[in-house]
Amino acid sequence: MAELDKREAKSEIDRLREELRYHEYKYYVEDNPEISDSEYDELMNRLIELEEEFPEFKSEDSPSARVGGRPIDAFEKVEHSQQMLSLDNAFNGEDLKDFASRVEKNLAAGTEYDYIVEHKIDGLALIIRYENGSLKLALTRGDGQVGENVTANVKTIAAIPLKLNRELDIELRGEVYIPEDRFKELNEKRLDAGQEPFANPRNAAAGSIRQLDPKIAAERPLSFLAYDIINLEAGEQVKTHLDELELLEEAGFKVGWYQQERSVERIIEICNNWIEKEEELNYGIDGMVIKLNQLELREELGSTSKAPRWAIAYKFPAQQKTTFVKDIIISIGRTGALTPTAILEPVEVDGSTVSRATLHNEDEIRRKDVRIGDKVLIQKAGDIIPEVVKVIKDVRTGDEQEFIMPDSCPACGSEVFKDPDEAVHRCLNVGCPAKLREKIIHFASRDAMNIDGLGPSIIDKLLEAELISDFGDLYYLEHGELADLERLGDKSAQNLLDALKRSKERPFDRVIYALGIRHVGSRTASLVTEEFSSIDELKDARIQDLSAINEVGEVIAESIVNFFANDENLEVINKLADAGIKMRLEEDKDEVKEIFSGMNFVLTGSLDNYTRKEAKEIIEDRGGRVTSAVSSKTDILLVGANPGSKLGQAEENNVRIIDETEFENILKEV
Ligand SMILES: NC(=O)c1ccc[n+]([C@@H]2O[C@H](COP(=O)([O-])OP(=O)(O)OC[C@H]3O[C@@H](n4cnc5c(N)ncnc54)[C@H](O)[C@@H]3O)[C@@H](O)[C@H]2O)c1
Ligand SMILES: [Zn+2]
Repeated sequence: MAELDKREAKSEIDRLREELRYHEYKYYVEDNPEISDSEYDELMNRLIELEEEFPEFKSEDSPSARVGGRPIDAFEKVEHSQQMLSLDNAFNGEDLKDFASRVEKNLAAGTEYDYIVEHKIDGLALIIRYENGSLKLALTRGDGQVGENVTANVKTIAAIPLKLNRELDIELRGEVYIPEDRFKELNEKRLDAGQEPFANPRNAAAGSIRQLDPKIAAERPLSFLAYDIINLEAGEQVKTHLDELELLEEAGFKVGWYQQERSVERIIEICNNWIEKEEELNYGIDGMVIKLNQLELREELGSTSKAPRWAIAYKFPAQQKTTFVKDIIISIGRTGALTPTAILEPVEVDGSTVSRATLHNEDEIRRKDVRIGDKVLIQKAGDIIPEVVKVIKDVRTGDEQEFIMPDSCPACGSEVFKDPDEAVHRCLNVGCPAKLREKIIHFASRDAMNIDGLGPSIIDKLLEAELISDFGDLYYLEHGELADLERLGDKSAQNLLDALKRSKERPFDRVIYALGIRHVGSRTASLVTEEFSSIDELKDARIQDLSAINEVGEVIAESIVNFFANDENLEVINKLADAGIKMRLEEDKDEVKEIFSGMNFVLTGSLDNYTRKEAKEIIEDRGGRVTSAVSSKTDILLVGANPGSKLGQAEENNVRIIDETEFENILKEV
């Protein structure tokens, strides 16, 4: 950034402060932000930078020096017994190291201490006061000095005891949140009712707690995790944060996952591990909080006007950003579904550039009211295709254009149909080139036939040159015609032929998956081929036979029967069979004994020698099942390093817990 002179700096600082105040109002008062948290953080960081560089412009009422938002008038305002601060942020490992060395420097040499690492729950802070074990008062943080009295609403939350297990005088702090799955449901309901969806669970929790009518709060799926004790009656032996968490649990609160740790390197590792494992939790986290464990030492460090010096929030990479919709186009899937896709002004989200987001279907576009030209909040979650969370309607100019679903297929021109029971529009033309292309892409994909080097661009060339008209033709391609394809050449042609040859080794269940039968994913394919172990048996299977298979319902069964009733499909299958593709299950599958037959597994943490997927395959090959959540039906929990909350749940449910070594020993025994 170019150096600013004083005047420029002052006006930039003023502009940033004004902008931040505006967004704080939207966020804290209206619970309806116009920019993503990471964009807000960027503005804030820029302001802090400038204020450091030009300390003469520092000010007590700058957003950088203040906590949260002003309480709204609708609620009784109550002064906090102690100032309720925010947390300083770390965005990477370096920031965490800086924090740790500041702590080290400010404590007397040789002082013994360690940290507690916790989840940063994506919700709203609540301060709750109990007298003699009875809930007396619940406040929001407000501006840190004064909070809003939301006791009536808080009493509707089942996870917050009205009476503690012990008759304590205690004031505590925790996070009210909405579980992830319930958050999705809540937003869907709001969209259906023509209301604006919430940008994130935090805004949803805040919007629910700050309802004037407790009935509305009661209907919202709110929950609560406690994480700090603020005041405690004299005589309780609480010296560390660990003691606090234990006391909170004893009193009847849920507390989130936590771990005691001394080394910063290890803490960084723990934090980064949780970025991957976040989806295992039933509460949303937007980072981790690292707190000095020894309460006495916290007092030595003290705090700034905004945040304590003994704690820091490590923020996960942003998953949300705002951008503009440049256009809405239609892409056609292998089942003929027309999927509207938003073409976006490219933005960086979590390290990669996002230029498209799925809009799912026409109903979804109507519900979210997405128009061409709109400013939108988009979100990336794991490997999932980015999606539009909501439209920022306040900034509409009136020039935005509504999207109209075409009534003919953009690829082949045939009429488009919509089943009244379904949200999607479909092109039903069996010869539609767009569908064909997607089918071949699926056929060649990793979990299907895994044909190395056969990507979309080569498939396009093959189709253009009319060398193939279905995926059965792939196995009859000749070296000469391939090498002649635009820019392919001898070597690549040979590589492709080799890859095709290798793909003939794929087992029968993967062949069935590769056929792209609607509703038949890889798991269904393997279930079905266990019962119907050759193509001839499968062809003759009736709906009632198929739906008798566990986990195979009517819809899947019907889809399979319809597939084999179609002559064109049978013709392709014949081509594949003639080319030597496996059309029956091979015996060698039975060589592994079904030692886990009928057993339900849950996995948590990371294993040294297997990926999740590999471990799952090993278990399933041996007759076991892997589910994602611990329940009373779970037989075994396989634990790796840095396990999630499932470990605790398994202990509660008396589930057998094994580690990787034990797992390998069991495999070796047989
Ligand atoms: N999008 C916008 O327009 C906008 C506007 C204002 C603020 N914001 C967001 O809000 C943030 C500032 O909010 P903030 O002051 O609440 O700070 P924060 O979210 O950065 O961190 C402090 C909060 O973390 C929560 N928390 C969760 N788990 C915790 C745990 N285990 N221990 C302690 N605290 C825990 C508490 O509610 C606490 O108040 C900004 O960084 C920004 O991301 C966004
Ligand atoms: Zn078509």
